[in-house]
Order: sequence, then C-alpha cells, then structure tokens
Amino acid sequence: MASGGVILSNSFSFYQKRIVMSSRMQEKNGGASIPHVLSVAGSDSGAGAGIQADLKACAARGVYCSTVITSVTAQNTVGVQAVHAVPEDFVAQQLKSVLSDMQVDVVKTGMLPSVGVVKVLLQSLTEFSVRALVVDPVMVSTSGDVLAGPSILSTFREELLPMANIVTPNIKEASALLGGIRLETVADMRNAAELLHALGPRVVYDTGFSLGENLLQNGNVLVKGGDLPDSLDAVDIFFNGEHFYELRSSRIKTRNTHGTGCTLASCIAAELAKGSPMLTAVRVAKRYVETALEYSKDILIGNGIQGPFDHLLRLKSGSQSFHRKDAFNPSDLFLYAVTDSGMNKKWGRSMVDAVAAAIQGGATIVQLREKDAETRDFLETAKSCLAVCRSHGVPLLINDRVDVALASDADGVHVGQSDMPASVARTLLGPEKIIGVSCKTIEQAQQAWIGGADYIGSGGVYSTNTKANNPTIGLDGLKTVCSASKLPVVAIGGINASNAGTVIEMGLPNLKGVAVVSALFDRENVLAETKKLHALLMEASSSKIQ
Ligand SMILES: Cc1ncc(COP(=O)(O)OP(=O)(O)O)c(N)n1
Ligand SMILES: Cc1nc(C(=O)O)sc1CCOP(=O)(O)O
Ligand SMILES: [Mg+2]
Repeated sequence: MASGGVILSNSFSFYQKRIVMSSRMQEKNGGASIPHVLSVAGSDSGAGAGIQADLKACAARGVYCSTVITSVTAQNTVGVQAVHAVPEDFVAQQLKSVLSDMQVDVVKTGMLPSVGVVKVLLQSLTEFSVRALVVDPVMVSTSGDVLAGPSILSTFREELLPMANIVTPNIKEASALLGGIRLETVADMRNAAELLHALGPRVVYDTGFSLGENLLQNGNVLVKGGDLPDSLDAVDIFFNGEHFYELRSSRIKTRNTHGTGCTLASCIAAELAKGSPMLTAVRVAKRYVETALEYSKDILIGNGIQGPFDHLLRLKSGSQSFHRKDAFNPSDLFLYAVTDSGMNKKWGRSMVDAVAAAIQGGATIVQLREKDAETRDFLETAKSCLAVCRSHGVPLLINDRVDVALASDADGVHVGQSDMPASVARTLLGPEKIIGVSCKTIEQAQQAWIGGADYIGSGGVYSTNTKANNPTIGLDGLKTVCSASKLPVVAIGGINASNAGTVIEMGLPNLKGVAVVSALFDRENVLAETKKLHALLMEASSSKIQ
C-alpha cells in the first residue's frame, strides 16, 4: 500500500496484472477486462460538464466509465441555478457498489462538495485497489458559480492532493489552493505548479509499463492556463517534480468551452487506464480537447454565454466527420521515430514490435520508412502499426507512399524533394491528414508551406549511414532553415544520445524535436534506447526553457 492509502499495483506490471485479471475473469465469465475509469463528480443537467462530460470523454477515448454522483446541479448554458448535495453515506454506498464489483483502473474526481465526501472517497481508496487517482480540483464553475466552498480547501491540500497521481487545477483553482496568490504569467504558473507539487501529489504511479523512471513518478501537476489574460496560445504547465513542460495549443475562438476541464481530466484518466505514461496521457488529452473544441466551435446549444461542445465529433451539421482525425500538434515532433525494416530484421523483431517498443519508450510520432517492402506487405504492416499507434494516441505517418497512407488510413505522409509534391499529396489526402516535407534550404521550406505541409524535416544535421548520398547541412544549415520556416521543424540525420541535447539546447525557432532512425532501431533494445533519448530530450528542453 502506498503512503496514505491508495493501493497501487507495484509488485508486478500492469500487463501482467491484466493477464491475471483477465484470465481470472475469463474463467468466471468468459470475457476480457477493458480499461475502466470511475468518475466521482457532480451531475450537470445541461450535460456539458460533470459526470455527463466524463462519460462522453471516456466513451470517445474508448474506455469504460462508471460513475459516483456527489451532487446534482440544475445547470444550463446560463449558469448554475441550484445544487443538491447527495448525502455522504449515499456517496459511500455508490463507491462501494462500484468498487466492490468492478475492477476500476483509474479514479477521476470532479466536484467534491464537502469535506465529508472527500473523506468518504479517501476511505474507499484505502479499501479498494486502483492504479491511479486523477484530481480535477473543481471549485468554481466556468459561469462563476461556487461548487465547493473555501472550507474544503484545507482538506484538498492536506488529504486529497497527497493521494493524487496528477492534479489539474485551472488558474483560479491553483490560486485558491495556494492561499490566493496572483497568477498572471506563465512564470507564475510554473511557480504555482512547483508549490502545488510540494503539497502533493507525490504518490508513485505504476505506469503499467514497468518504466520505473523518475519522470513518471513522484506525482504530477498540470496548471491549465486557458484563462491566462493576453495569451495568444492556450499554455498549460506540466510539472512532474523534476521537469517543466510548456504544453501549447492554439486558442480556439468559440463560446462552446463549458466542460473542458472535466473532459481534459477524464481523458487523462482514460489514457492512463489504457496504460499510457503520464506525459503521453496529458498530451493526448490536450489534443483531444483542442480537436473537439475546433470541431464544435460553431454548434449552438442553449442561449447562455457558454455552450457545451461535442465530445464525439458527430453533431456538426452536414459533415461526415465522425472519423475525422485529431488535428496535427507540432509538439508531436518531439521524439520522432522513423523505422527501418533492415535494422529491425537484423535484430530479429517485427516492425509492429519495434513500433510498440518505441512508443512505450516515449516516441511521440512514428514514420514507417519501408524502402524495399512489397506494396501488399507494406499495407499490412501499416495497418498493424496503425492499430498500435492509435491505441496510444501517437500519429503514424508513411514515408513516400501516399497510396499506402490512403489505403491504410494512416495519419499522413512524409515526402522528400524527389517524391510527390506536398500540394499534390494535400489534394489526394485532404485537409485532415498530416504532411511532412524534407527541406535543406529556405526556398524548399517556403515551398513546403505554400504546398500545404504541416511540418518540415530538416537535415542531415550530422552525417548518417542510414540514407545514402545525403548531404549534411550541419547545425548552421539547420539554424538557417529553422529561422526562415513558417512551419514547425524536426531535425534529422545522425542524431543520437550523444548529440540530441546539443541540437535541442540551441533553442532554434520552430524546432520541435528530433527524428531518429538508427539510434532507436539499429539497437538491440528499442525500448531502452527510446527511453534514454526521451529522458535526454526532456532534460535538454527544460534547460532550453530556463
Ligand atoms: C522526418 C523526416 N525528415 C526527413 C526525411 C527524409 O525524407 P526524404 O528526403 O524523402 O528521404 P527518404 O526518407 O524518403 O529516403 C524523412 N524520411 N523523415
Ligand atoms: C531518412 C533521413 N532523411 C535525412 C535527411 O537529411 O533528410 S537523414 C535520414 C536518415 C536518418 O537516419 P539516422 O537517424 O539513422 O541518421
Ligand atoms: Mg522520400
């Protein structure tokens, strides 16, 4: 048992546990376990936030969601008209009903209206085993109505936060938890994240992947900067006790933002329940919310000033967008794994295993670069790898072959100067897919932008044996391209653990990460190499920010 009471499965890995659980259940019911989030929150009659948002977010992310209702609110797009707290012993009864019967992976909390309800929850968590606790410290609704009074602050601080694996306050909540300090800048948010981390959360999170890295332990804080004044981007600060990450997304102009906090926290919980590492879960959740807001920006529900959005991306009239992919997020370029079938064959592993290991190690985007594969085999490999990538919210691109990208429904392509022009690829693939273009010069970068690319790959930064006859542009060439580019850039060519830090620490404009082939795949242990590089990039990025 972890200190304070949340029981974590740290004796063996999540997958081992899943297999045992699953075989136990199969014995009993002939079924298999699925990822499960329990939402402990208030009901929103308008269904934009609260329990209703949590159910929709989990459904959208493919995770089962059970519910414990702490409070019933009469609420709409105008505001909160009335609140009826569910008696504490009845909250306890709901908790017992769910937790005694179902294997819950992650508990996510929203509105906890009284000290008694928090205590009831904490008591349940000492009695029943869950893998992680996600705390959205809901205090004030977006319409300004108080949902948990100041009397609860000390219980949050002293009892709930120390049990959380991640806490996700917005600026007002972070300020309230910290005794009313002013939060007006990104620097203030970083300070708040550090102070909140010092209060807790500090429970070790079993990622299920046996990663055992500091980066994923010690608890985590996400201070959401959506309400930060005068900011063009939506900036959130993620702090894991060692490193800060500025997670940026474009600010979407819409009235339909009611329930974004609940949804983000539920989505983090859902991704954790699937087994994602914490930072991946946060990134996926942010991208999901951004996509849903973008998608729903014009829908009209209710007459108040703040409307709900469409979690399932289905309501927009006249569109067939149910299958719409998430928008490209430049931060996905952070650790870009590019496969090589020759290398994986040499080390005796399949492409799917190699891709799964890279993702587990922290790869944030994957490109299948299969120079010698038969089309039919390439397509099958692409489909299998896509299933792995989708289950982890990691985009999969196809090198060169727009036809394979289309046929496999991959997330996009990467093309070079002698491949199909970006503008043609864009016409074939449509607006939703990701297109990357290799550029060694300012002119090529300009052309990629005009052609409708989403990012450029620039190199070879160092000499490489992976691509024959590839001119090296060096760090100077990279700097020239980055400085002129209107698109995000990923550096490529001869990048490995000994030089990746140097590339990132230069802090070049538009440079979002590194793309790597041999340093991940021409190695015996892809997982270990990817983890090592990921940790190193994190370190370099945080020293770049500071
Ligand atoms: C991220 C990234 N950047 C550059 C390349 C190289 O693409 P290209 O120039 O088309 O060369 P090949 O990879 O096709 O040999 C890339 N693949 N990925
Ligand atoms: C595929 C590719 N494109 C490059 C470019 O400069 O555009 S360099 C390169 C090979 C990168 O492999 P490694 O990480 O093993 O050096
Ligand atoms: Mg190419």
